[in-house]
Amino acid sequence: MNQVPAALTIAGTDPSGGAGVQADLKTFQELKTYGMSVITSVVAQNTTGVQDAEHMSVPMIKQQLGSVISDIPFQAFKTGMLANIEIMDAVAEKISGLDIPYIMDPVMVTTSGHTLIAEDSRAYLRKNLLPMTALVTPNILETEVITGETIKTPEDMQQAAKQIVHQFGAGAALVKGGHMADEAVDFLYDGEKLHTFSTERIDTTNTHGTGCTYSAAIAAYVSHGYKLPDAVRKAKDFITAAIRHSFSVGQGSGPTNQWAHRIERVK
Ligand SMILES: Nc1ncnc2c1ncn2[C@@H]1O[C@H](COP(=O)(O)OP(=O)(O)O)[C@@H](O)[C@H]1O
Ligand SMILES: Cc1ncc(COP(=O)(O)OP(=O)(O)O)c(N)n1
Repeated sequence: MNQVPAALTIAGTDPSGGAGVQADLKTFQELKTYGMSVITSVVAQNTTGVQDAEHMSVPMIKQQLGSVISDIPFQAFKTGMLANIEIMDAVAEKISGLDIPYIMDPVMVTTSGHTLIAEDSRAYLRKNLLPMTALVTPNILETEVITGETIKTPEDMQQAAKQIVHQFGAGAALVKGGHMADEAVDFLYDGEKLHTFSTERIDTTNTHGTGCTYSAAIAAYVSHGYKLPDAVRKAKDFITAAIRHSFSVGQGSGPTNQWAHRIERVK
């Protein structure tokens, strides 16, 4: 039998191909993971920002999840844009019995400044979804929302990663420093150890979809059987190459390049 590692993304769309489900599926494919997707919202967006969004109905989201879960085994799944409490609740219900690593990209606000989730659903995410995760991957702003603390320094990031695990019950927390001023340093706290993943900052504005691609790469490596610190280390190499060879397409912040790992021979 031809058994292939498989992963599922539960997220919103990006018709311009840089973020959301489209970025996730490209990443899965590049990393030799069979990719599946459940659409939560259809978003009209491009490199310049978000123009509109329509959310899928709760029954349709549950039905999509049921269709995939009842048919095809997968070894990791991630969530991206979960726009409101009703959608979060539907996803929570359908994934609650799964014994499969859950990687959450707690998408809240895009780089271009558009809010992708309802204000009142942040507390729901923190209380009900975080404890289900194997890993959550907040950027600085999302870390501030989750913890209620201001993040200014690498020490603040490290402290927040620990707080997200110990106080809010996430399996592990990867606090991403893409929006800090200096090097691109991320901290992973897995409940026991703090791991640091650091690269030089690449001078580019083409960072549309970095968080989506990074969390999808982590899910892909987990689906191949890598343990968290190794999966994150490999995904960090993948996203760094993808940013370094990003595409200057569109009139705004261009997308990352999911096949850059081939150029840089990231294994
Ligand atoms: N200019 C950059 N140069 C190198 N790495 C970057 C750059 N911007 C972001 N990253 C990295 O990309 C990943 C995504 O982080 P971040 O941009 O903070 O997330 P998000 O897209 O969710 O806002 C992280 O590993 C971060 O360190
Ligand atoms: C549908 C959808 N989901 C998530 C995002 C946010 O993507 P992210 O990787 O955080 O990068 P930016 O787009 O914020 O640069 C999105 N835009 N759309």
